[in-house]
Amino acid sequence: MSLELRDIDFSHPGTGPGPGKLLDGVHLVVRAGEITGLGAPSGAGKSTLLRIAALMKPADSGSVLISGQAFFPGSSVPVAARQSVGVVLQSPRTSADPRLRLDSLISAPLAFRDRAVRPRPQRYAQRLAELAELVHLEPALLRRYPHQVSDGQLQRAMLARALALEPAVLLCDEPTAQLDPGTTASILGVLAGHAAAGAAVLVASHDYTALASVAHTMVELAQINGAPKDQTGRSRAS
Ligand SMILES: Nc1ncnc2c1ncn2[C@@H]1O[C@H](COP(=O)(O)OP(=O)(O)OP(=O)(O)O)[C@@H](O)[C@H]1O
Repeated sequence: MSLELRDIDFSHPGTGPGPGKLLDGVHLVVRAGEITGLGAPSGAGKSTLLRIAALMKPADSGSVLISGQAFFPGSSVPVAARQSVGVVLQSPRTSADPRLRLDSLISAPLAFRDRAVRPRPQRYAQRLAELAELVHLEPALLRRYPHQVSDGQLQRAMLARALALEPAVLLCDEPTAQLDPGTTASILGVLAGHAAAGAAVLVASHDYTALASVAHTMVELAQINGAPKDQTGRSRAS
C-alpha cells in the first residue's frame, strides 16, 4: 500500500483563496515499506495536511490515493479504507476520549472492526498486551484514564491505538514531541518496524535530526505567503 497526495489545495474557511491559502498544489508520495519524514515551519499546515491525508478533512481540490484508490473532496470513504489508515494526532489530550480508560481507547478500533456495541478490553487482552509492550507502556497504566497519565504516556497509547489494526498507512503528527530521547528512539524504532512490515508511514515532526535517523525520505512543507507551496525531497541523511 502506498499513499499519494496529488495537487492538494486548502484554505481554512474565511482565510482564502489568495494570500490566505494554506496548501497550494501539494504533492506527496509515501511508498509502502518506507517512512517519509515531513518537516515544516510552525503554522505551515502539516497537521492540516495529515488530516487531509487521513481522509478526516476534505481538501478544497486535489486527491488522496490510498493504494491506488482515489478520494476526492466529497467522496464517501468506505469503512475498509478508513480502517487501512492509522492516525496519531498532534495533541493526545484533545484526541483521546477522557471518559475511556487507556485499555478501552486502544481496543476501540478492534471493537469497531468487530461491530461491538462498546469496547470490551478484556476480549482483546492478548492484543492489548502486545500493543502496550510495543509502545513501552506499563500494563498497569492501561487501567487508568487519560487524566491519570502523562502526555507522553497518552501519546504512546494513541500510537498503540493507531497500530491496533496493523494499518497499511500510518500517519503520525509529532509522535515523539512529549518524549525523552531514549523513548523517542524506541518509538521511532516502532515506526520503522511498522514500515519494514510493508506499511507506508508519514511522520511530521519538528525534530528533524531524530526523524532523519529513521526516514527513507525527508520532505519539507515550505511556509507560503501567497506563493506556491512545494514539496521538496531530500535524500536520507547517511
Ligand atoms: N479552523 C481554522 N480556521 C482558520 N485558520 C486555522 C484553523 N485551524 C488552523 N488554522 C491555521 O492554519 C495554519 C496551519 O495550521 P496547522 O495546525 O496545520 O499548522 P502546523 O503546521 O501543524 O503547525 P504546528 O507545527 O505549529 O503544529 C495555522 O496558521 C493555523 O493558525
